[in-house]
Amino acid sequence: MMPAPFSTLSDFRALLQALPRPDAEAEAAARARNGQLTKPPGALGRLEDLAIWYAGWRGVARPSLLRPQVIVFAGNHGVTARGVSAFPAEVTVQMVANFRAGGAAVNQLAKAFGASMSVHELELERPTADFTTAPAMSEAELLAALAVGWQAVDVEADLLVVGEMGIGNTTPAAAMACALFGGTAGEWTGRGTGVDDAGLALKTQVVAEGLARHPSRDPLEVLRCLGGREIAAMAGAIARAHAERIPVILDGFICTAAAAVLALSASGALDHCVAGHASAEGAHRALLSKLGKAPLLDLGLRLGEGSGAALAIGVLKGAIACHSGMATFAEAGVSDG
Ligand SMILES: O=C(O)c1ccc[n+]([C@@H]2O[C@H](COP(=O)([O-])O)[C@@H](O)[C@H]2O)c1
Ligand SMILES: Cc1cc2nc[nH]c2cc1C
Repeated sequence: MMPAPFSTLSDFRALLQALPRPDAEAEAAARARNGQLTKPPGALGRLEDLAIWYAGWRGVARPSLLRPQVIVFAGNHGVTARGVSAFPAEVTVQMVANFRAGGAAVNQLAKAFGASMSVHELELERPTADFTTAPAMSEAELLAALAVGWQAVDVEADLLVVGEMGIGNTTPAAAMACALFGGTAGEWTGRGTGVDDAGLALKTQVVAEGLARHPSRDPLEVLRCLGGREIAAMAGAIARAHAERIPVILDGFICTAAAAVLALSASGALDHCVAGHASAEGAHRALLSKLGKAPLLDLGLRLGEGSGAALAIGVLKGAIACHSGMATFAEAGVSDG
């Protein structure tokens, strides 16, 4: 495998500035085709926009979606020592075994929608530093995690879902969201796996401490100081997908926080992404709205693992099946009003 095309953060920053745009010709042709299909204009709602968006990124006016890829990245967090999760940190490695054995929710959803699935664990025995006392990662550690994500993407895939597993990771995600978009720790901190009121108060305090300790608001510095390895890997994978013109479905709060780093690093960096769902994690909707992304599904999920995004593969497949498979008015001999 070729090494990742960056060895410093400034390489990675430069790469983000040079990401490709969708194919305007394919997009225009898909829009024209959409206007001829046997339905009242706009009657397929957002499915129409989704199909046209997908056609533009794939560079094909009448595309198919045959090779979706789901990647789950796992990481551990030093900040769990502060008691910010309802579950113990060992659950991360135990769930990795469950993903490998095919027993997690995301395994079932990937299978149900015909996606391949892989799991990448990032140094689980070496958690990030507790961000209330030190930067979560060194620059070298951040670069290594970005590279894991970059390399994990199958360039033959035609859709990417990135998910995560990391006990404690709603705490870094909240801290990152607050650092990137402002507001108070309280506005961005939620219950994660289900902390009680006292747990939520403590977690909010921990997020506030992290923000005070790490004043840089540069997006990649925010990721390094307040983030985590699986969060960085998701950012690396989302950027790689953009470089390869592979559309991405974003998952929940943690995945969206990873994506937000890219959005604030380079304009248009998330144009190849749609939001799969609105998580029940308190601040996810606010984060999506900062990114200008409207969720496809709203089912009360708050699992992570890429599960909500995997479920939304079905929506996108439906959109593309209609767009590419329907007859035009002329073909079907239907009067077009
Ligand atoms: O995707 C989400 O919006 C989401 C919301 C709440 C929890 N999670 C998952 O739960 C874990 C983080 O929760 P916590 O309470 O340990 O910070 C992590 O493994 C995530 O995949 C995920
Ligand atoms: C059991 C369990 C499964 C998960 N999947 C993603 N985050 C999770 C957190 C827990 C606790």
